[in-house]
This record gives sequence, C-alpha cells and structure tokens, in this order.
Amino acid sequence: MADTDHCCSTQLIDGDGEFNVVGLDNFMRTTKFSNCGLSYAVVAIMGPQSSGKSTLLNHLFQTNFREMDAYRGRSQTTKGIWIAHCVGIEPFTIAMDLEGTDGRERGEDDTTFEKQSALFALAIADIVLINMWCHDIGREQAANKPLLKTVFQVMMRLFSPRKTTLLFVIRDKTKTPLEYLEPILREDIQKIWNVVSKPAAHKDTPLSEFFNVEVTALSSYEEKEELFKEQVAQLRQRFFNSISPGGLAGDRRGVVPASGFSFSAQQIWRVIKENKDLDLPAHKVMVATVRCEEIANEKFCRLSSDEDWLALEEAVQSGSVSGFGRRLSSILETYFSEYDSEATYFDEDVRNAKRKHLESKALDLVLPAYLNQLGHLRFKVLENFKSRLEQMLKEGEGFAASAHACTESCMHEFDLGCADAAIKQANWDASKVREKLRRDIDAHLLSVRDAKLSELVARYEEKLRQLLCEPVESLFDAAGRDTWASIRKLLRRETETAALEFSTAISSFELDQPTIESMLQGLRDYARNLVVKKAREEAGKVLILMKDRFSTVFSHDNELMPRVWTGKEDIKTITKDARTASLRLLAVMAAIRLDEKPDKIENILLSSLMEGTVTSPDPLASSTWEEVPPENTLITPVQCKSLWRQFKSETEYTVTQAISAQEAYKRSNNWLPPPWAIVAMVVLGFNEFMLLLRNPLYLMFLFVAFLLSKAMWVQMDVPGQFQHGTLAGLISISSRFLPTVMNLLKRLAEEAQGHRTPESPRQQESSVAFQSFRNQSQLNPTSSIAQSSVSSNVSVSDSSVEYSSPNLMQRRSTKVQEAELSQ
Ligand SMILES: Nc1nc2c(ncn2[C@@H]2O[C@H](COP(=O)(O)OP(=O)(O)OP(=O)(O)O)[C@@H](O)[C@H]2O)c(=O)[nH]1
Repeated sequence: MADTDHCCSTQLIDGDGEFNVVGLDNFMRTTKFSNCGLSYAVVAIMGPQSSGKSTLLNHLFQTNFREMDAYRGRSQTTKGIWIAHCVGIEPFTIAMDLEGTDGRERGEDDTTFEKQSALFALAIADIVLINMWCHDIGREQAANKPLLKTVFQVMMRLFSPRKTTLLFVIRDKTKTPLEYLEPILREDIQKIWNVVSKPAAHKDTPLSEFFNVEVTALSSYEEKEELFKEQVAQLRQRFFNSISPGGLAGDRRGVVPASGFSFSAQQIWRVIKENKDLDLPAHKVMVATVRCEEIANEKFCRLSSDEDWLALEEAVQSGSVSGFGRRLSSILETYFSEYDSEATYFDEDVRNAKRKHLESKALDLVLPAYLNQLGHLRFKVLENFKSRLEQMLKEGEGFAASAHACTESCMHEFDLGCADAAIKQANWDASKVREKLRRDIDAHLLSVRDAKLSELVARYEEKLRQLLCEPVESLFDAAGRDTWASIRKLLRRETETAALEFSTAISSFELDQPTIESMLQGLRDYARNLVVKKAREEAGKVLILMKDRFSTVFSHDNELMPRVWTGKEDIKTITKDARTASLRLLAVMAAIRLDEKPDKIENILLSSLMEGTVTSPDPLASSTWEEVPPENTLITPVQCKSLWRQFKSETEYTVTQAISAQEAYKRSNNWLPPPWAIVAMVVLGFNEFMLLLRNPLYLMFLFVAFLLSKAMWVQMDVPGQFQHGTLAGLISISSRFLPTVMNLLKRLAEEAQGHRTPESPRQQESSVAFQSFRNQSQLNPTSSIAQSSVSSNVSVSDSSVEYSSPNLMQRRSTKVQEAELSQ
C-alpha cells in the first residue's frame, strides 16, 4: 500500500479496502489539520472512470492526484480513495478523490467497493462533486445513472440526512447553454430519486431534505484547455468560505471536530465494511466519547507528571505550604483549560461528562495533598493555641477569658489557612477538619482547666489541712466538755472562709453553678474528712491520752503545781478525780460529733465505770452507741470497757507510788522518840541537862554542833533526797557521806601506822580528774547513784580524795614540811 504517491496526496483507503491509519495521522500532523476544530470542509468527487476527476481536482485545488496519461488510453488510474490538502483555500479544505465507478477493472457486477466508497464519501464529505459527461444528460443509458442510484440508495443507510451538497459538474460542455441543460439534469435526478426504493420513514421525503443540488458545467479540458482553466478558476472561488452561511456547504450537519477526524473516518469505514447502517448521531457521540476520553486521559497523565505539581506534593509532605490553593489551582487550570480547548467541538454532553470525569480524577489525585495541608494547618494552629493560652494564663488572665480569646483567634487563623489552601476547581469541605481542631482545642482546654482546678483544689485543701490539723489535734489533747463544739466551730469557720476564697478563685473559670456547688461541697467534705481522720488518729492513741490526763490531774494540784506527797493529800479523791478526767476524755474520743446531736456516752461511761452502777443489760456490752451512727463511732462501748481495764491497771502503779511516797514522808518527818521516852529522858537526864546549862563550854559545844548539823541538813537537801522514797534518800545521802567517812578512817589508820607515802604525779592527775568529775556530778544530780559508786571506788583507792577537805589539805602540807625539815 502506497502512503503518498505524490506530494500532498495521501491514499486513505487502498484498492482492497484497507484504511491507511498511519498515512492519515501523518497527513493530519503535517497539515496541522487537528487544530482546525470544526473549521474545515471535505470535498469528494465521484464519477465514471477516466472522466477527468483527478484532472479537475488538481486544477481546482492545486493538488497532485494522479491523472491518466491521455496518450496511453483510458484506464483506471485512481485506486481506492485519496485525499489531499487544498492549499490556499480557507477554511482548511480536504479534497477526496474516489476510484471511478463502472470501472472495467472490477467488472460489471463488482459494485461493492463503489457503494462502500460512495457511502463513505456521503458520510464524510460536505460537498460531493458528481462528474458527468455533458452528452449523458437526458440519456436513458447515461453512465451517471447507476452512480446516482447508488448514491441515493446508500444515502438511505445514513440514519439522518447531512444536507450534503451534490455539485453536478457537467464536463465537455457543448454550445447548449447551462440554463437548458440544468432543468433536464434536475429532471433526470428527480426521476432517479423517485424510483429509488426508500425505507418507510423516508417514503415521502423530498430529495432536497437530503441534498443541496447544484449544477455547473465546464468546457473540455482537452479541447478548450484555456477556457476550462478559466471556468475552473471561477468554480474555485465557490470553495472559499464554503462552510459559512450561504456557502456551498453552509447547511451541512453533524460535523466531527478535526481532532476526531481520523478516528471518525476509521470507524465509519469499519462500519461500512461490516455492511452496517450508519447511525451518524450515535457515531458522533461515540467519536466524542472516545476523543474526549483520550484528551482527558492525556491531560490527566500530564498532570500526574507535572513538575510543579510533583514539587508541591513533595513540599506539602513535610509541612504547610504558603499559597497552596493558588499554586494548585493554577496547575489544575492549565490542564482543564487545555481539555476545554481541545474538546470544545465535540458533543457538548459528552464533552461535559468527560470533563467532569477528568476533574474528578484530577481532584482525587490532589486531594491527599490538600488534606495534608489541612493536617499541617490544624497541627500548627493547635500548637499556637496551646502556647498562646499558656502565655495568657502566665500573664494572669482569667481562664475563661483566655480560652475564649485564644479559641477565637486560632479558629480565625485556621479559617484563613483553609481559604489559602482552597482551590477554585473544587468546593472541598474543611468543616470536618475544623470540627476536629475544635474538638482538640476543647479537649486541651478541658485538660488545662482540670489541671488548674485540681491545682487550686489541692492548694485550698493544703490550706485547710494546715488550718485544721494542728488546732484539732490540740483540741483533742485538751479534750473536755467543749471539745466537739470548738471543733465544729473551727471547722465551720475555716471551711466557710476557704469556700469563699475558693469561689472567688474559680470565678474566672466561668463554671456552671452545679459544678461550682459540687466543688465547694468537695472542699467541705475534705475539711470534714480531715477532722474525722484526725479524730480517728487521736482515738487510736486514746490510752496514752488518758494516762497523760490521769498523770496531769494526779500529779498536779489545783494550781497546776507538781504535787508533793506530804501525807495531807487525799489520794483516794485525787485518784477518783484523775480517773474521772480520763474517763471524760475517753467519752470525748468515743464518737465523732460534727453534727451537734447530743448523746449519753459520758453519762454511760461515768455511771458504768466510775460509779459502778450495774444496769441490765450492760450498756457497755455492745459494739454501738445509742444515738450514734456506726460511721461516727470511734471507740465502741466494748472497746471502752477494755480500754478502761487496761488504763486502770497501768495507772495503778502511780497511785501505789504516791501512797508509798506519802508514808515515807510521814516516817521521815516523825523523828522524835515516843512521848514516854521523852518523859524518861527528861526525868533521867535532868541532872546532865542542868550540867550542860550551867557549863558555858558545853553549851557552846552544843551550839556549834547544832549549827554544823543544820548546815549539813540544808546543804545536802535531806528532805528533797527523801522525797523519792526512804531507800533512795538513804542511798543518796550515804553516797555523799560514805566516801568522806571511809577516807577519814583510812587516813587515821595510815597515820596511826606511820605508813604514809608521798604522792606520785599520777596520783596528782587522778586527783584533778576526780575533782572535775565531782564538779560535773554536782551539775547532774540525776546520775547521783552511778556517781556515788564511781566516787566511792576512787576515794577508797586514792588518797587524793582528802584534798577535797581544806583541813586535810592543810594537815598534809604540814606533814610534808615536817618531812622536808627532818631530811
Ligand atoms: N474529453 C475530455 N477529456 C479530459 C478532460 N479532462 C481530462 N481529460 C482526459 O481524461 C483522461 C483521464 O483523466 P483523469 O483525470 O485521469 O480521469 P479520472 O476520472 O481521474 O480517471 P480515473 O481516476 O482512472 O477514474 C486524461 O487523459 C485526461 O487528459 C475533459 O475535460 N474532457
């Protein structure tokens, strides 16, 4: 198959009916036919073989269709269908040269290709030139009759008429004027039209409905070439602006856009070859569908690999891109407008449907990037919100006011960001992302608010703890009749003060009333629980408190001075008072009385445990107090009973000690002999007494002895030493006395034996150390027993003890002087 036999003409369909796709595409590319849209015309020529068709086209359109060499005889030169660009004619015009009809080469009966090519020309061309010999007009056996029959018959196979212009070109015009020839020709045409069998739908359809019939005549090319050329030149003028209204093809219908010409021609030829009827409207839609889809796909492919788009997509992966919407809109707009311009001449419905499809695919492609952009925006705005809120709170702004201001500004920031990210081509809904941001902001606000409130609550709880714990503990330590009243008062006062301050502090949070009430109640409950907890703690050590209370009352007089057991005290009454005080303390600690409800716990305890009143049943043989709910019970009646037993046994010793101390005191103060002994002494010692009185020396001796005794009595604090018992007094006194006496005795013995040895330096050191120890021991009388044993040991073995007596020291120095003199 020859693609191009000569310059500018292309074989579209070869003699065997093969469509030259490559050749047509090449023709379209080289002539830039695709860009013509609907602004083009196709002119085909039909006629008997060797009737000068190619010659006419070549002269008319300056084409180069192959012509027969006149000197070699008439034979078929054009095989199949050829096309060529009619240079110089506007709009873009394609000349189509068809294989001649009634050709001897195919035989008389082989009209298949003739019919197929005729139908093809009628489906494609806007103007069909019917080439005919002048002498055939009005002839019964004219060569053009079968041709016209064919044209009319195949035309019926088109579903809708295209208003093709049939231009009859009468060749080798005679002298007969055209005015005479044309009516005869039209009559011939009409006759043929009338006899052609038509489908029922077109039975009465006039010829003019299907065709515009035009007639022209040309002189013989061979005989009157110049005239021929002149007439052809005039005819050429009719092809300028042929598609404009009033032009040769001004009424044409169903034009396929130039960019779909190749596909359309192929499809039409395929349908014709399959011997099917041609539904041109459906064909037009089909061509539009295929072509628009091709255009849309091509645009989408180019968009997918567009450098600007890829750069934008990559940039948005890692962060928010400024001017995202503007950039993306511009990229999309490029491809959508290209589609529009290329698909503009195709069927509108198809074109719009395919555009929507292209938009949808393109938007699907770019949507993730948009969502990424929104995601970055949402994250950025949320972070800004957090830092702004923190800053405002740091600056001391109220929580609700800060939250409101930050939320407003951040949502506005998000809206601006959304507007920046939005594209013209889609009305993407950012409301879900906005809602998510709002939810995140609300959640953050809630968590910050809860944290701040918790902090505030903790601060006030700590304050309450400081204000309540120690005072309550102190009140329990001094438990008495008014303890619970004082605790209630303290609790009420501190709680209400704290609640008032707390209310003011949380006012900036703009909480609803129930929440505020609930928080205040929480604070009150906390304070109450603090007191309850403290009460339970104190109740846990009630025995110690009772013993302290007992000891305080028992060991101190009414003026809170330590009691000295002189024998005049009524230990029984004091014990009873002390126990009663302890029992009252137990009664105070037995139950929580924060609700000001009276109870009989103290009465029950006093009557059952102190007064020993026996009632049946025993009110203390129970684990609950009457009128006191279990949750307010700190010490049950039965526990009270057991505690009382333990308390009594543990305080017994103190009482016994007091009694012993009292007896010892009595004994120590009762040093006079019995009266009968005094009388006997007076009677029997009267003479000696008088002697003493009469002798001033004796009297003076007695007086000195008295003074010495008194001095020792005071110095050694004899009554004080005996205050802790007789034994302790004796030990203490003897510890002071005994070493001196022992030393004295030893020294006397040594002197008597004359074995006195000089003092060594070591002994002198010991003497100094001992003196220091004595001084310390005098400062610390509590360790007197231990000191006494130590000092006695030292005194016995060490002669330096005697230096503690000035007399002995003096005596020693005399002795040393005597020894030195004798040496
Ligand atoms: N008598 C006469 N002969 C002509 C005219 N124009 C061309 N011819 C001659 O007719 C012969 C055939 O010319 P073509 O132009 O090849 O005819 P055709 O119809 O294209 O032939 P096919 O393509 O084979 O059907 C040539 O020898 C031409 O010189 C004309 O106007 N009158």
